[in-house]
Amino acid sequence: MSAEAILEQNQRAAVLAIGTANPANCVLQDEFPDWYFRVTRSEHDPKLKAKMKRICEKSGIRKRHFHHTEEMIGSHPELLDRALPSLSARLRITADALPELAAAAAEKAIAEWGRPATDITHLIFSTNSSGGVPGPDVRLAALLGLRPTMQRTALYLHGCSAGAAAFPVAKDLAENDDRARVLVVCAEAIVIGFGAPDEANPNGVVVNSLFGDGAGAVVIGAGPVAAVERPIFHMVSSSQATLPGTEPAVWVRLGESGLGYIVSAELPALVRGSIEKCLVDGVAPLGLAAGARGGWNSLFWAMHPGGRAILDSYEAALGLEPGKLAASRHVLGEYGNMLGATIIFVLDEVRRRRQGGDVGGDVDCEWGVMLALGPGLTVETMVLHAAGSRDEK
Ligand SMILES: CC(C)(COP(=O)(O)OP(=O)(O)OC[C@H]1O[C@@H](n2cnc3c(N)ncnc32)[C@H](O)[C@@H]1OP(=O)(O)O)[C@@H](O)C(=O)NCCC(=O)NCCSC(=O)CC(=O)O
Repeated sequence: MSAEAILEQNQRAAVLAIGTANPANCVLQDEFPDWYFRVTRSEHDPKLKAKMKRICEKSGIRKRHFHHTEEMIGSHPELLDRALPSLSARLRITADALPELAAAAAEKAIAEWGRPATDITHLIFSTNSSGGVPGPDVRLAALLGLRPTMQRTALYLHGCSAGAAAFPVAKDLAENDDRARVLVVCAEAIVIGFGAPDEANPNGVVVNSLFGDGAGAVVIGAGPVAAVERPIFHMVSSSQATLPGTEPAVWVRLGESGLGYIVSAELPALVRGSIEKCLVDGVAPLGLAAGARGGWNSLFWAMHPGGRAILDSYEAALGLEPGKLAASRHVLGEYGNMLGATIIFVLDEVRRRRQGGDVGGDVDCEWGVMLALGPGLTVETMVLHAAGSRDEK
């Protein structure tokens, strides 16, 4: 069925509101190696610090926000010594941090949505930074004043696709009942995996140079919208592909010393070699693939910015014109890679640029693709249609 035909159907879910939030503590990327090596008391290791400086310079990141501060790390020596168990301490810290951060983003989304928080029927909370039940979602629901009869779903440890993985779940819930209004919230506090540099694990230097904290929230609903509701993006179809044999490329694991996150140096090349086929499989049945309707450049893109080199790989593999990934590069620059929360920041930035008319041609693209990679290697894709860009004008 073509994308248009799907869109014509009643009950198509749409993003109705978006909110984002970050912790106040902000570290400029060009000051980060000094900050990190001081905070982790690792000044004795100039070689690794020089490597981190090289990575930070090439990261495309200007600043990042963190819940953890120098004082907090100073009062938790177990976070720096991998020989000491630290998971409980990390989970206690994030148990306090995540609901507040998530609520800050969700309150903005609910305010934009325009209906009372008690009209939310479902909450999907997704994070890599927690592991308990009852989890941060329960406190988040209380902070927001959601109904106790509202349905909660928690997703844990989906890596950088933690946000994108929640969208198809919300879409299905919304399309199953046109009265459903699903609040999706993704929040991350990377103190869950923060640690001192380790010569034996140069990947840790990369992860510590890229990841940051943030929360994103969206309200999703289908069917007839209330007078105050304003659809932003219609969610046309979703697809997920797991690339065979790529399990070692990205993995996330909770252990005694917190969250371990490995990203292979091969990842940018792997993305370059495989992404177009995944996209063709995911969107070609809708008639949106390269070659149709002007190719990949005729779409707008909301790519999760896993790292500068990942975005470069998308551009190279798909032949994207410079500027097509401007929203993703902007979010990477201002906040770093906030794991699952990032994709919601990118959607917000795509929306902002479309409304401001400053996207270098993307305003004219009514169809778009949201995409993020997660451990697996899993490619999460969602075809979007910008509300108001066609017969709704
Ligand atoms: C880290 C970078 C900014 C570095 O930039 P460049 O590649 O241009 O620079 P470069 O080749 O000179 O590399 C700088 C130094 O970093 C090292 N280096 C690079 N990638 C590494 C990795 N994954 N593990 C360990 N070391 C690594 C290089 O060997 C080099 O060391 P030396 O200087 O000693 O020789 C970039 O490679 C990047 O953006 N990589 C992608 C990061 C990533 O995988 N993110 C995805 C997370 S998962 C995710 O978020 C999913 C998703 O994307 O959707």
